[in-house]
Amino acid sequence: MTATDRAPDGGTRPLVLVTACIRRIDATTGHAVYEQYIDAARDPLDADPVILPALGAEAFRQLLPVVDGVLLPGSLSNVAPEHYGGPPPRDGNQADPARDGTTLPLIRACLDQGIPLLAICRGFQEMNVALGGSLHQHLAEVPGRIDHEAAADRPRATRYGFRHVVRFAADSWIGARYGAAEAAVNSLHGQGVDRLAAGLAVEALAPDGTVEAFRATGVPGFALGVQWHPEWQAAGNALSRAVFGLFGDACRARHARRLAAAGLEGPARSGNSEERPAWAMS
Ligand SMILES: N[C@@H](CCC(=O)NCCCC(=O)O)C(=O)O
Repeated sequence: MTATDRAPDGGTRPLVLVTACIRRIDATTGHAVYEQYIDAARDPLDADPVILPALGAEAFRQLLPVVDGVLLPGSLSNVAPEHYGGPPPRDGNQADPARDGTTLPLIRACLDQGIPLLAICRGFQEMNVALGGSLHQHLAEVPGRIDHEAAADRPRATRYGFRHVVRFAADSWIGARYGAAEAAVNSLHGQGVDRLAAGLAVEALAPDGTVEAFRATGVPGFALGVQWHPEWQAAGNALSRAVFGLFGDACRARHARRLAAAGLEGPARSGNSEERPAWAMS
């Protein structure tokens, strides 16, 4: 795929890296991404997704100049507590050191280089850790918190059903784009933000005070994280369209700049270009 490949309407789509996890596949392991993230990268994001293997920082360094955004998906595995000074995990913890070794430096590189970033669930937790924050390893055991984890043995459609509301901060990008003070979200996480990293501004909170969304401040580009799963049946959900709409605007803006810098003809696909991107207004 190159930057000049045409989308059906004659424009070109942004290229978006989607980071892989190490997963058991048949009798071996593979670098894999749930299909729902690839689907959402097509609609509503309207990008061309490229799966990034969990091979560490060297594997993505030369790709970053030619991508327009990075999407960090959720996963059943947890960020290793050694990355945030937490106690050793309990027995049964699912780890993915190869993913940690890829996404943590990738997040820092995106923020340094102004590459648009959308971080979902595990990705959201990674973003907090990459910037110096810490996690609760068992959120349901923290006094005053509800259980945010949907039981793994339930059917998928039930697990991804709405579980609680989130309330948007007064200056929230997501709230402004969505056009309401609150929204219902799904919830599939056992861990959660403990210490919020400096440089992250809260976008939304659950009723029990759990941080549900944040954005990076003081960085050259767009970086947003959500603890819920906007990629689930994204095209039909107004909140998901708001989240992917914000990310898409940032990816399309970078895509247009890349094409112009390379002397390539646009038009980059405009998406919601009538509005100035929220990240450009802060
Ligand atoms: N493992 C972490 C992150 C939660 C997360 O990303 N969940 C996605 C689950 C995907 C699925 O089961 O379909 C935590 O537990 O907090």
